[in-house]
Amino acid sequence: MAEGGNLKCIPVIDMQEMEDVEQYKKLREASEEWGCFRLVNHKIPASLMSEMKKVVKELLDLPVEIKKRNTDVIAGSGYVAPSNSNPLYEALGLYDLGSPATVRAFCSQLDASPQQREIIEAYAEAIHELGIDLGRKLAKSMGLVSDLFKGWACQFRINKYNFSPKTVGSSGVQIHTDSGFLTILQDDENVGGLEVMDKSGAFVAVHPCAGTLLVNLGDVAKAWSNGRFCNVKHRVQCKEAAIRVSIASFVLGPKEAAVEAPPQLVDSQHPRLYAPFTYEDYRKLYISSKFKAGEALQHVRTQNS
Ligand SMILES: O=C(O)CCC(=O)C(=O)O
Ligand SMILES: [Fe+2]
Repeated sequence: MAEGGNLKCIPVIDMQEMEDVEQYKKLREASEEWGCFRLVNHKIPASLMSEMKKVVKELLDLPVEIKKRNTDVIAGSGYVAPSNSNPLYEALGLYDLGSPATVRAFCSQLDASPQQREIIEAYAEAIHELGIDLGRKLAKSMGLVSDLFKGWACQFRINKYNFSPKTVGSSGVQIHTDSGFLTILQDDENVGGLEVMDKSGAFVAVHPCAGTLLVNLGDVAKAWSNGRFCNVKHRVQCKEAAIRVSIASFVLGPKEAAVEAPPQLVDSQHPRLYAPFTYEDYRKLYISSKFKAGEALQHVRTQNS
């Protein structure tokens, strides 16, 4: 498939200009056309981002016996060792980052030092706050007043790609959509490799941009918006011989309530496309499906779609 490279650019959303109606229009367009945007001028300090990056690198460098203590809290939320299908990829995970108790438990499992804990806790709090703010803004972009993400489950995944001269050209993570509503990604500030698919089906390289964050919308966003938001397909390819580390913070879905499009987004021209479902049930479907590029959503479609 063709690569857009620099010809096509991921939309940029400036968090400091969100008083402006035009910016909400831009946010909605980015969410509908791409399902992905670069977030600039957000409130997470650059120093906290780089400190967190240093801490997660230290955790990923721990001996494998210790990393294995990071067990699943919900399916797939814990340590992922390199495997036959993804030999270059390894990850640690934390569910639920909105809960101080589970953040502490994650730190204890990995023998984090008091200083590392402080940084992880500060980052979790800052990302959580940013997530809530984004939820409100995305709802507003659709003409709704809602604290959309309040009380929702959130998860960290810290990803390491063991890229070397021999692996250039191979896959780091296969094409997929994220299962939840959105992902706030602190991508590697130096090493590229992430590619998102545009509406024409072409992969577009996401170039590193230190200090900024990348937001990807997932399957829950598509269902909640009654099919308007794009659940962006993406993958990571090895482009250069350097270790790549990224921090993905997923805003997944409500802990108990069903995911469903609000009535304002459903009318005779836009009949309801997805039956209400809980995130927990959807996650099981997503994990058990062989293909993870949005196909699991087929199982929750109504006859209107
Ligand atoms: O490492 C990246 O840049 C992307 C990771 C990703 O897609 C994921 O964790 O779902
Ligand atoms: Fe992803």
